[in-house]
Amino acid sequence: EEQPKLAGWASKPPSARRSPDLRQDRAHRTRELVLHSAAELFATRGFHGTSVQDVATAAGMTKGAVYFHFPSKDVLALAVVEEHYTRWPALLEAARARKLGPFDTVLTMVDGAAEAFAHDAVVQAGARLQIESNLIGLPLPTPYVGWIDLLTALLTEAADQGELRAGVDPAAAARTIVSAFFGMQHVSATLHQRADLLERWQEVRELVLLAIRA
Ligand SMILES: CCC[C@@H]1OCC(CO)=C1C(=O)O
Repeated sequence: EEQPKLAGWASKPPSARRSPDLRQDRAHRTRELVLHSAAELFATRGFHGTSVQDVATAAGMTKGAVYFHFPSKDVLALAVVEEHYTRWPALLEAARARKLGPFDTVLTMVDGAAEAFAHDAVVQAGARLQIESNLIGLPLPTPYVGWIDLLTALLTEAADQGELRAGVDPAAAARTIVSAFFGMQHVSATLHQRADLLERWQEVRELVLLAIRA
């Protein structure tokens, strides 16, 4: 079913949904293969350092096959960024399915984001392409607002339920968590290729998130 629409977060584009038609299903699988091959390259070499030929070679396809799904490198980069945004509603649904309280939902969401940054090339590529957005000839979704809006809503619920330390402003806490998390993953990526990301996340989790819990 439709992923929940969250501010700034794309749900799976219709073309990315599986189809009963075998021919369409094959096209879907090819599209996914190109997308993931591109994500691996964008994540490690960046937009400028990746060519459509590189993506075709990594996917074991011709350049023409790639262009069939994505008419330009810009369109491919935008598709990778949009695909990475679909990861977050899935995390939220998983947290909601566990019927967690609002503060524990925040913890579960950001724990999931840390795992994604550590292991998911599509998320790693999405983050890098947003930073390199000036190189991309298409407008990208506005970054960070989806997370800030969601965490503001959840932390407001947490405050209403007495789960937040007195005097903590939910919106300020949401902005601080997103900034601290994104900065943490960027420092880990720059210094250690994200090898220490989950340990660094535990420090941010303790010093920023647990520090504002009632
Ligand atoms: C706190 C995760 C922030 C999230 O992860 C990568 C990225 C791309 O800019 C994001 C965004 O724009 O929301």
